Amino acid sequence: MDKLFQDTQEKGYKSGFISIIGRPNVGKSTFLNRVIGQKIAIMSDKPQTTRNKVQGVLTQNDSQMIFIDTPGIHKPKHKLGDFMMKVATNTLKEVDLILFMINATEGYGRGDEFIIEKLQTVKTPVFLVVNKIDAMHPDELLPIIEKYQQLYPFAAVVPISALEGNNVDTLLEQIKEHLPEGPQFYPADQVTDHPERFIISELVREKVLHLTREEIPHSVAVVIDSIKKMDNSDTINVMATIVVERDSQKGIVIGKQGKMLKEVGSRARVDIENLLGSKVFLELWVKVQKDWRNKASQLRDYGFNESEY
Ligand SMILES: Nc1nc2c(ncn2[C@@H]2O[C@H](COP(=O)(O)OP(=O)(O)OP(=O)(O)O)[C@@H](O)[C@H]2O)c(=O)[nH]1
Repeated sequence: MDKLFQDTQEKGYKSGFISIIGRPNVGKSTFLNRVIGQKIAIMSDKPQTTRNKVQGVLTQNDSQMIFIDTPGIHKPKHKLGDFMMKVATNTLKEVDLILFMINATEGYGRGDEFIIEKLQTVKTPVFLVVNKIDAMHPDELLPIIEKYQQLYPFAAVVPISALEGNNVDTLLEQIKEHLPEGPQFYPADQVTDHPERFIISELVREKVLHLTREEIPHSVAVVIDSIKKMDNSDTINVMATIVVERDSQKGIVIGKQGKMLKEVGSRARVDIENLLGSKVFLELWVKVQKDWRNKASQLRDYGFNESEY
């Protein structure tokens, strides 16, 4: 159970979820392939039954960046249900950082307008990543950046060429600076993950936050330890650990005679069964891991305006 956390006790380890958004063809996949390398895989061919896809995980000595896709935010022309739109916007609120990627060789368009409108409702820091700078004259860059900066207070603006690699390392450094201190969520050799794993952890986390209201901070983490089909049955066994910061919080999450944990489990199980389309046996554990949040994320919880740093 402690496996995923064993390397992350030392201070200063940074980790977090990064959503890459942008119009089609701006170069999101090219960027990810460059960052994560050839091993990256398309993880699910299920059309948007899931809310987020982990697209790639970059593990370094001092950090882990988990890049996720936010379905629903890229395709403003499609008729999106309220639900998908809400899910997409909620995801943007929950990640640690948003990369809004644009194509420097194209002008500002309707798709960008749609995305910027959604960004107005989130407090998560947003980087403007201006891609394809190799395909333009440097003099053309500044007016584009200025145009976007008038529309949104970006936490950073980073011009790159995902294709040729220019400035990609600088972008990664800046991302790292903006991530909170946190655990290594995935094993170091894992570059991708089944989207279900992330969704399941989010479903459990949602129930914890919902049922405990203000008593448990939003940065509670849920780690999925295993998802296995049980022998000789259609039931899927899911083991997950809820990570809190203090013993008192552990008490709250477990509840009197385990009542709270049981309620979290039974509510989460229903959702997970819907997600996976089969019967689920859910085993939950609670673990205290002191102070894995750093100051930045605590400030965020108290409403610090992140566009200012
Ligand atoms: N010149 C140039 N072309 C690039 C760069 N990055 C991506 N491209 C090209 O732009 C096209 C689209 O790139 P993708 O990475 O597929 O874009 P995407 O945003 O993932 O596209 P969707 O999956 O449709 O959202 C491809 O032909 C890439 O080769 C870049 O930095 N410079």
